[in-house]
Amino acid sequence: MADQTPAPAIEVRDLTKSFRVNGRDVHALNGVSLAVGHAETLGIVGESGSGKSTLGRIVVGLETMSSGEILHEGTAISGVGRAERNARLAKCQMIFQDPYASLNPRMTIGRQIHETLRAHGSRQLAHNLATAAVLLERVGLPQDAAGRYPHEFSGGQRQRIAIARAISTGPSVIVADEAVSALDVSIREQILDLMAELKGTTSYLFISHDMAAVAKFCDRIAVMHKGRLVEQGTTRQIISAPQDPYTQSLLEAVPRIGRRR
Ligand SMILES: Nc1ncnc2c1ncn2[C@@H]1O[C@H](COP(=O)(O)OP(=O)(O)OP(=O)(O)O)[C@@H](O)[C@H]1O
Repeated sequence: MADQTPAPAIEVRDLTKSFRVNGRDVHALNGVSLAVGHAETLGIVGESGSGKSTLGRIVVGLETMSSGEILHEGTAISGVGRAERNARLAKCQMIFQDPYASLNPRMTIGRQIHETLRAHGSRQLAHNLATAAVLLERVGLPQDAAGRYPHEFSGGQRQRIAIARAISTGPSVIVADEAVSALDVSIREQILDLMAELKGTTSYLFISHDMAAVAKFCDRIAVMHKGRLVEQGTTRQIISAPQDPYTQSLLEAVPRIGRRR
């Protein structure tokens, strides 16, 4: 009988990435393989420079890989045509640490959501503009937010806008790169709750230095060190019984989490 297990929402196989910096190669990723299931939340942790953002940027198509393979729903994107590749990448969105930097200061919020939809091939303008208002309401902003500009909003509101824009294409995967790190604690909780509401339909790669947020938000955790994946497992396994010394040292640095061990 054929295998009925659904393919992961996203899978990377043996991913490498080198940057040429001042005449020498920086190996940001060294053979990373991982998969994120449907509606699953995978935390990516590791010290600064371990390759987390590079991995996330490659997954959403903002960066090219040096070698390896990326599969969407079991289909290698290297093997499909440009139109299908774009359609598949539209299903992978990213939320950044600094929403202000990722929003255009001279464009209304509604227009930016519309542009995102247009860039991903949606041509129904009137429908898109109506969608913008609905999306903004869904993330807890007033509908008239669509006609306003980024500087009119607080940091937490701007992150809600970034989330509205990210979910506008109906993504199956969201890469959240330090998405709540810059926010005050109470706002951070609200944004995490908002992201959690989308968990049923969306898979997350949740990149963060904040182990407490990762432990709360993620089903599984992957630990990166110097461009390699050193350990991955369920959140419970990683938090309560880390196997790799590097993971242990990361957790030791977070007393509240470390004490649970
Ligand atoms: N565009 C680039 N050009 C050159 N080197 C880069 C570039 N992007 C990343 N790197 C290098 O690749 C390595 C991995 O960087 P990356 O930003 O992926 O790590 P990170 O784990 O996300 O770090 P942080 O937690 O500080 O964001 C680092 O050595 C970094 O300097």
